[in-house]
Amino acid sequence: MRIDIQMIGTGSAFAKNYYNNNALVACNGYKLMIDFGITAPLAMHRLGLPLDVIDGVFITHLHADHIGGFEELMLRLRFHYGKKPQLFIEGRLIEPFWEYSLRGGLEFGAEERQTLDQFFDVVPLSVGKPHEIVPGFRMEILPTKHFRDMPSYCVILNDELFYSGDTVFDPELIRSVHERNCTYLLHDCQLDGHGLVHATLQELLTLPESIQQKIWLMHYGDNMESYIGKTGPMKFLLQHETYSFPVSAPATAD
Ligand SMILES: O=c1ccn([C@@H]2O[C@@H]3COP(=O)(O)O[C@H]3[C@H]2O)c(=O)[nH]1
Ligand SMILES: [Zn+2]
Ligand SMILES: [Zn+2]
Repeated sequence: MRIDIQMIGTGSAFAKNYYNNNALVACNGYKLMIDFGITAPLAMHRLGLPLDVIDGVFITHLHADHIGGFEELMLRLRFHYGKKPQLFIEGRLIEPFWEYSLRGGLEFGAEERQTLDQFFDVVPLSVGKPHEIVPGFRMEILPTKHFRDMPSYCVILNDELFYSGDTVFDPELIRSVHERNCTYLLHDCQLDGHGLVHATLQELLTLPESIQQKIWLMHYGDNMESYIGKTGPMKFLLQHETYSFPVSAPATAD
């Protein structure tokens, strides 16, 4: 079987040549959006993808390049398409996501109190508890170290494809997913400067070659092209491209 990933964008938070680093994953007939940032509605439009192709959305963390497109997504899906997708979100993020990031635009002035579950079937996720989205398509989240104590999560799909979300360079995390036989590591990458909240290219280049060969770089800045040929065996994911990753069917969920 395969996991197909279309990169809706591959840019860092403030990149202007690239849309926000968000990805549309297709597996076993289900389409899962990973993050939906400020630029995601425009990127989807440019790709000719109507918002109702999305069956579910997973949120890695609450920075706007990962969630800034939700107001439009929620209003259009509910009132234009009449669709209520699933929302996969770590339990601790649910309240701040609704109360701090969305409620002002989605409830203010409404006659009745609005709640997140009017827009989504909310599926709370927990670290260490893999979740079967549909038969044969499984996700598992792990915490990442991103910005101070802000909760943020990476995701492993079908035990084989690791998607970092946003994280500082965390060799222990990378080695652990390598050792549990993840075949593909999609990793955010800051090409220059200090890696205060992201892994830098220089840091990723210190990993053993056997790990670098599995790494696909994403969430990069506007100067990506000047780094082509300077990433060792690591490859860049390209915006709007679809990548088809062969995977094994996951072991049956318990
Ligand atoms: O201490 C800080 C906190 C944040 N930032 C910027 O804000 C951005 C938020 O989205 P991001 O997590 O993709 O990237 C972050 C950085 O670009 C920073 O440079 N230093
Ligand atoms: Zn980001
Ligand atoms: Zn972030």
